Amino acid sequence: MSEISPEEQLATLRSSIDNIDAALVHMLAERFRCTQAVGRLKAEHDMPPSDPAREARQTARLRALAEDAHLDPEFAEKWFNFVVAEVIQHHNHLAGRGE
Ligand SMILES: O=C(O)C(=O)C[C@]1(C(=O)O)C=C[C@@H](O)C=C1
Repeated sequence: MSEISPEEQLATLRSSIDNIDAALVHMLAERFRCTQAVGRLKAEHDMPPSDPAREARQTARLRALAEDAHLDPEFAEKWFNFVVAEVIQHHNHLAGRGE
């Protein structure tokens, strides 16, 4: 009678998901703190908001990491593109481009 019920298993798994989601929020907040500093630097020195070569290098790197970690590389790339699109909007805003 020591079997763990499905409800208990679900609650345990959800507790780990809660921790992971919290870590992701903190990591994203830290990433955006860095990219805001990058955006200010770029705006101050008239550098273009986007850097397609850097994005291509990072995409290749993240796809390889995803494969190693058994995460769908397509998903990793989609996630990266989603975040970078938001970052570029912030950079444009900081540069007064309002795009
Ligand atoms: O590294 C930069 O130059 C950034 O502006 C950061 C970042 C990113 O979020 O990773 C965003 C936009 C650029 O196109 C490339 C990378």
